[in-house]
Amino acid sequence: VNEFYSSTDHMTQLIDIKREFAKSLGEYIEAVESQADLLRRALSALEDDFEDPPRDPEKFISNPLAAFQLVRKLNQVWAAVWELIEGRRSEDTLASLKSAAQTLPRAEDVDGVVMALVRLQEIYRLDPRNISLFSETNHNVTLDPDETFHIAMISSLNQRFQYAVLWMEETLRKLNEGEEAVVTKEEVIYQLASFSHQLAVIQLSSKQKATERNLLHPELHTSIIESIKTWDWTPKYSSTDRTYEALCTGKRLMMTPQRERKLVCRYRTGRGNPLMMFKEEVEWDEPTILRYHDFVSEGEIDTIKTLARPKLSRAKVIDPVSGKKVSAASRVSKSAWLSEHEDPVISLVNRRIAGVTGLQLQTAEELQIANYGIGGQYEPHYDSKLTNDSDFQLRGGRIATVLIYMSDVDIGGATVFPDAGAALQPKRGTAVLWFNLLRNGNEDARSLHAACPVFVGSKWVANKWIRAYGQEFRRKCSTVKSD
Ligand SMILES: O=C(O)CCC(=O)C(=O)O
Ligand SMILES: [Fe+2]
Repeated sequence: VNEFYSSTDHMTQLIDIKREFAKSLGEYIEAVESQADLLRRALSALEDDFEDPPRDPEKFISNPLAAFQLVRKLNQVWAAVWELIEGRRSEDTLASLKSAAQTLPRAEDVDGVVMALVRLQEIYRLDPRNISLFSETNHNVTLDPDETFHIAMISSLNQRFQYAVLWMEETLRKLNEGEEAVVTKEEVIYQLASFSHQLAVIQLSSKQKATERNLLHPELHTSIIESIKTWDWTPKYSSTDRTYEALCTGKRLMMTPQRERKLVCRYRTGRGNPLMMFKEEVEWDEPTILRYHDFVSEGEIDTIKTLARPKLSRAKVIDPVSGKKVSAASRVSKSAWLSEHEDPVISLVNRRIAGVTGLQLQTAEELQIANYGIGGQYEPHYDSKLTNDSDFQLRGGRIATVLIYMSDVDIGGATVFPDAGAALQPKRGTAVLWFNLLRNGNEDARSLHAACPVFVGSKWVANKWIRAYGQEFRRKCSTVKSD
């Protein structure tokens, strides 16, 4: 089954899918209508007869012309009805309609897009009005009250009552302005009251003050407390951590003027290959994060995307409880691995990575390509932690990450380091490099990083994770602090 929302590249297909589906639906309707015409003609032929029922049926039927007419008519009706029952006329069009329907998004996609919207609202502090204002400059999309109602209901099912209330209020506003809708004002007011109530209960019960809780109607309180027990209370990093939000909106934190002076731009030869020249920019000093401009060409980007596209599948995370790979809202993207044997461009990029870092890639992972979805993100994590035990034994930890940006992102999608205060904006063709492990092999706490939700645009990246084994004599470059 296709999942659309986790990759914007995949989402673009929906425009073609919509056109294709409309076409086959139109053909099906045509077939059904021509069938209905046939049936209508048959019916009216029958009714003609009944208009003037013969007074003496036996005499009437003994007239061979009348007999012929009656038999012929009834036979035609039989043929028309039989054709309908067998479905011969619409069979082909129905089959193609069915296969076109296979490609349509499912309810999970609608939920996925709504939850992405909520995530964007959390991080970029948007209420329904702001989001609509934004869309006025971008294709002028406006939602009707039934659509905003749907968003509110899905938000509440996911326990995001704050946003459920905002969207329900927006629905009410639209209805009050006289917009047409299927949903009634009564329903909206009822849901609004229920969401507000649940929000109040959550706020009260999180403070654990019994006296305040008792202010609520006891029966209602017990039933809500019962339902709360089944909720997922895992803290939503994004909504609690202001640093993450600030960084995602493009602010750099903790930077001082003295430190700022160290952030320079220069031409330099590769650490591993002195024949290669790179445009290096020091993006951050503690820890060192370097950016290389014009690291991959437009043509290389096109080739990489074309190779990756058919292989993209939902990126997984390791479930801490079961240890199994699962899809999660903390990582919304599709990814694919590309081996250097697949195309000369991949081995060329790999050689360039070896050339710039001075590290050997024998133990490195293959190039991972990722395309993010709407609101696509990757919550704060350490790359060094993302390997399983046996793999870790074999190649060591992820000593360094090279992240290649293969697109600009209009709004959102920065790579941020909450501990260090750095925010890197994706810039097409550039690559960034940082170390996840210290010289002594321990994890560098400052390497915690995240991919902020993509608000507008399609974000494509390529990751190269370089492993510790084999680097003993190579690490490390002069600009990277020895620590
Ligand atoms: O896409 C980004 O900006 C960062 C991705 C990342 O951290 C990862 O895939 O491990
Ligand atoms: Fe990462």
